[in-house]
Amino acid sequence: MDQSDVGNDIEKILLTSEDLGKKLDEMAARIDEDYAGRDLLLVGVLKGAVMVMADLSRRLHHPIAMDWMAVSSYGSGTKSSGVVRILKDLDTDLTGRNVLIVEDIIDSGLTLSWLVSNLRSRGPASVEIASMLRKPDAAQADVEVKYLGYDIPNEFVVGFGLDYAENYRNLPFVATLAPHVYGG
Ligand SMILES: O=P(O)(O)OC[C@H]1O[C@H](OP(=O)(O)OP(=O)(O)O)[C@H](O)[C@@H]1O
Ligand SMILES: Nc1nc2[nH]cnc2c(=O)[nH]1
Repeated sequence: MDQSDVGNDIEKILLTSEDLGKKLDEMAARIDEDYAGRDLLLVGVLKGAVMVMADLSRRLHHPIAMDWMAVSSYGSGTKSSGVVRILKDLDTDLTGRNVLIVEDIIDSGLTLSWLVSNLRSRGPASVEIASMLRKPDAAQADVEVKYLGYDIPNEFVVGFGLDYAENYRNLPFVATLAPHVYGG
């Protein structure tokens, strides 16, 4: 893709880099406080959570371990298939660990509700969720998120790790795309 075209592809910026940074500061402060004196393993969900993981973990003063999983319920389009597949599993034994799942977005909630029960079955001391975004109007499964950035409208968004057909993940803000991107 020609990067000079990206500006034309953006319809509306929902959250600026400053908005995201402010929430990351708040989340990191709460996590530092809540996990004081306790072991903490951050589990990032590839690929979308890369930006949240990088920016959140660098704000933490708490010593952490980090691992990654790739699970997917999305193809190249914009709708959840509801079928979750493990594309890459953790390298870490979760027995007795305090796990904090780091995500970019909770949309239908199907991915995280599946992931939480999958990780809980591995004998951790605790499993909690930190997600930068959530779409309350899209919920199809109950997901208890302990650290949340922003609730957003039920629109497909890109940026800050979120892609459309693998593009736009590197945008430093969260935005909707112009209809022409989808061939509209
Ligand atoms: O709440 P849900 O409707 O299940 O949607 C949320 C999931 O969708 C996105 O991942 P995606 O499957 O697009 O993969 P990616 O992170 O590699 O882009 C996002 O990172 C979440 O994991
Ligand atoms: N890029 C992107 N991926 C998602 N996965 C679940 N919801 C979304 C969304 O709004 N945008």
